[in-house]
Amino acid sequence: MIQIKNLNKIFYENTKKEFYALKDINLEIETSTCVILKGISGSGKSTLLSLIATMEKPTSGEIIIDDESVAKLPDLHSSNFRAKKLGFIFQSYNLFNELSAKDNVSIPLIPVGFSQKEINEKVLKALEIANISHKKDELVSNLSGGEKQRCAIARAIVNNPDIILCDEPTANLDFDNSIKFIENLKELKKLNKTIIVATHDPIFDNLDFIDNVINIKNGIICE
Ligand SMILES: Nc1ncnc2c1ncn2[C@@H]1O[C@H](COP(=O)(O)OP(=O)(O)OP(=O)(O)O)[C@@H](O)[C@H]1O
Repeated sequence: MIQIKNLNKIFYENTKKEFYALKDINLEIETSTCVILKGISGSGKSTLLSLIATMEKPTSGEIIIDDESVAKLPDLHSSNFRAKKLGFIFQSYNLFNELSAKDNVSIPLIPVGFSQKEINEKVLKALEIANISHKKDELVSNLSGGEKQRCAIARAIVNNPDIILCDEPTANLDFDNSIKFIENLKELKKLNKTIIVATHDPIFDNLDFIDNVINIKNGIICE
């Protein structure tokens, strides 16, 4: 379970420009649920994801993931925590164009110290789950937008994370590829992943496998 308690993120604290990107956020996200974090541009979605991802530290408040307090982990611990627990999917894919799909997907496994055989097995499995194994040897620069996003899904799940964070994952996809992305999410949910999707794309409205929609406005959760 992800528990967020009295979380604040202030930029330019104690200056004239002081700005609350997140204000007194309290949330509980159950394990193996799929949650939509919905809000217009600038509402604080990416900031909240990056705090849950331990990539940034809050100004105050707590984030507890499976009983571990993670909000203020030292950098080395937070990168280990991310490598073990989290997968990320971004709107801009964040892939290396000059590498093949399978080499991109193998990147999160390299620091972990698996053998080449183990890496190959895990990469192939992730590519299969994301429906992109047929393009495994293709350079990412030659993939379509939808194929790039499926490659990014494979990279996000290759370390078998419990939690998958998606930041505007359909922003660069057309309608058909957005639907395929949603089918992929549904499959990941069946694998008992906890999934948080930050989005303002109405395509995520009223999907049967979504457990909760959290609305955020000006850094505040609105019910
Ligand atoms: N490093 C920073 N320094 C100052 N202000 C920031 C910083 N990061 C984000 N902000 C501000 O915090 C607010 C929330 O930003 P955030 O990126 O979380 O919004 P968002 O809901 O994800 O928007 P989008 O949908 O456009 O990505 C914005 O007003 C943004 O300008």
